[in-house]
Amino acid sequence: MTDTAGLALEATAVGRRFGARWKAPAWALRDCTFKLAAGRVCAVVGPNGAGKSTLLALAAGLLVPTEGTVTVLGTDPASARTRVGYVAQDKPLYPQLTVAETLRMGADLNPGRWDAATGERIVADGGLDPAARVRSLSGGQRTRVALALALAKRPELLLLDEPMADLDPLARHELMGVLMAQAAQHGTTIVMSSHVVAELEGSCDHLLLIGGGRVRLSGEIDDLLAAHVRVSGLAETSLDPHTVVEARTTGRQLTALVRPSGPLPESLRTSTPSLEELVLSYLRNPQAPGTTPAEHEKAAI
Ligand SMILES: Nc1ncnc2c1ncn2[C@@H]1O[C@H](COP(=O)(O)OP(=O)(O)OP(=O)(O)O)[C@@H](O)[C@H]1O
Repeated sequence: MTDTAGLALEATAVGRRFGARWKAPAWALRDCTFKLAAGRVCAVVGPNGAGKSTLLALAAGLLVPTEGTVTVLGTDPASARTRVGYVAQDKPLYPQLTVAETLRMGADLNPGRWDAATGERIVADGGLDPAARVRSLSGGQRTRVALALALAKRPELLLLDEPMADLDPLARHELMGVLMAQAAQHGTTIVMSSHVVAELEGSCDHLLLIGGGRVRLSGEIDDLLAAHVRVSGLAETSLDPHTVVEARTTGRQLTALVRPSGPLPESLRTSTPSLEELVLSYLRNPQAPGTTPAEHEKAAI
């Protein structure tokens, strides 16, 4: 039996496909294996259609896997639901309710867990009128209400699907600060998908890069950055036997991002990539080999 102690989220050979069987259903996610230790702030990145929302909905218990298992806080996703906060990409709320009624509904649905002060502070910091109807709010203001609901629930695991996408830069900065404070003060595990990699750097400590429905990279960001090197040198320099994620030659000059499997040629100049450089290199090169399921297992310890 797998030891799930200390894990917030674990996926084992998870696959999910959509569509009727007779139409050859397409796999949105396939062979997805990773572990996320409790207390981590995990960035989920990948191109459009990679499977990020599908993965978050599986963890939230809103979808069931076609194959494999998802374990959330040591149990199945449906049983963990009261301990999990989930903000879907389209931030579903009841449009006819006011902001105050929405928060009251959150309190009614989460007896014993609800932190009213947190919910009220988040909406007040955005200057929202508690009497305003949800349908009258802008997209960014609705996001704020959805985050207030999710955070006031005091979840042990917070699943956020592109939470910052429609927020202005100040609101992004402020709400990212609120999320980081939540993680630091309460040990909340946060799993957050985003296309803005630069904003994840410095906030997230774990990376899950999904591409083509599969996990391509999973691990602590510091470890992943340390495992990769940007190199530059003469075009004829051999990069064998190292894993080359991306290589470009301009005239006689070679630049590459590699995952070294030993010492690199001394003639190469080397530097550590930024998180954005690392992610962009993998996104530009969908065939580049990522980390293995065995490495994903080790990365969670
Ligand atoms: N309900 C559904 N019915 C049919 N196909 C679906 C459904 N939900 C997702 N898919 C398909 O599954 C794949 C993964 O979609 P998903 O929404 O998980 O990607 P994503 O990484 O979140 O994309 P984006 O960055 O654009 O939000 C896509 O090919 C999508 O068309």
